[in-house]
Amino acid sequence: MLEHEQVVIRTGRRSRLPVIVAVHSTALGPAAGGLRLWHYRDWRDGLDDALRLSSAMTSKFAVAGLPSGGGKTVVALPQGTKPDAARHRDVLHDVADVIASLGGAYATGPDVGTGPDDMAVIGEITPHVFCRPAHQGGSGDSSPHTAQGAFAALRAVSRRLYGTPSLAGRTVAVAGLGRVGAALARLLAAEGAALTVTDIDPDKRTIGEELGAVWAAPEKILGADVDIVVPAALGSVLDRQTVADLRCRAVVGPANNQLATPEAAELLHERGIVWVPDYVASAGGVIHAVSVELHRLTADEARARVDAIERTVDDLLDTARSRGQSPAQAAGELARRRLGAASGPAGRPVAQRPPAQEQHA
Ligand SMILES: NC(=O)c1ccc[n+]([C@@H]2O[C@H](COP(=O)([O-])OP(=O)(O)OC[C@H]3O[C@@H](n4cnc5c(N)ncnc54)[C@H](O)[C@@H]3O)[C@@H](O)[C@H]2O)c1
Ligand SMILES: CC(C)[C@H](N)C(=O)O
Repeated sequence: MLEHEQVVIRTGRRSRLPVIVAVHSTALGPAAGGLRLWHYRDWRDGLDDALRLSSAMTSKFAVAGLPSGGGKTVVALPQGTKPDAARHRDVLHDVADVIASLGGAYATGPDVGTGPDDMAVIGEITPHVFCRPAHQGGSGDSSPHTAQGAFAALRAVSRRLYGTPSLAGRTVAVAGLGRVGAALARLLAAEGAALTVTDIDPDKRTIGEELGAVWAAPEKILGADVDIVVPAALGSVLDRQTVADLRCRAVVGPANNQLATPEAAELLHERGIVWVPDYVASAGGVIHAVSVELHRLTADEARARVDAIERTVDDLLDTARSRGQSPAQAAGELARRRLGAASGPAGRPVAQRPPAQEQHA
């Protein structure tokens, strides 16, 4: 059964590419979620991605205690193609048309393949967009804040496993050195972690060299002999086989939708490997954007909210342990409880309701 409120699939009139906007839930407020511009074997794979990613955004906002709902946009690029600048602009305007037609039920932001400048182009057609550059009234690039939030989650896990939040001296494998992965790797290196890194883009080797990191082949990184693995690329990387091959004590990272199937979370738990649900560890970017753009918080206040992910993960791990659950079960219950408690009409303005970084029961 379709659990989404609405899914729009439209062939862009300019680009002729499939634009997929999935609004999973507006129970907590108007939906928000990024625009992914990525290659797919078939556009239906992009649809699957949009359905799963938008559902994760609902959980992300619920656990973060923010009054927004979950949505996502995917534009499925055919394999082996790269739009030139004019076509890229056409794609963004096609996306903007679909978002405008939703009348405020959903706003988009950056994700894989898009950034603040792309949001500015979407903003030429619809105001329902966040993370435009600061000089254009937006909160700017979300990726440093996503990295900061994932770093906060890593501190909580480190405290749990090693008795200290410091990552100094920990061996950490970072899979994916895009905008978020590179920023997170830099935070970890600055803290004194020993890094192993990878990316499918060989140009990213220079980042590894700059950080004194060991470079691993992309297909080997999950099985690296390290303390913590940090997924920071695309999703569906954790399945029965990759979980069996893990040699780390924790998997914590900003990549969305890390589980290939939900059972992978329980397999991790059975192996005694701490997995922080991606929708918890990756929330820093949207927490920052919503805090600055909707709640008009200062930079310091927004930063404090992002850093509060450390406390959220502390509480989640405590709750899971006391109930004999996996962190995934505990986070899922928390999200469902907050969604169930939402009583107002869908679509109410986010800014009218203050966020509550409430603690776990
Ligand atoms: N940008 C944000 O603020 C934000 C917020 C929350 C979650 N996320 C998630 O974080 C992840 C990274 O996002 P980003 O904004 O850094 O995207 P990005 O496009 O800047 O980077 C993605 C990187 O992953 C690499 N990659 C792709 N497949 C790979 C593989 N199999 N092995 C190794 N590297 C691979 C790409 O070459 C690229 O360098 C995504 O899952 C995204 O949904 C991003
Ligand atoms: C910036 C935000 C929408 C981000 N892409 C996320 O998944 O949380």
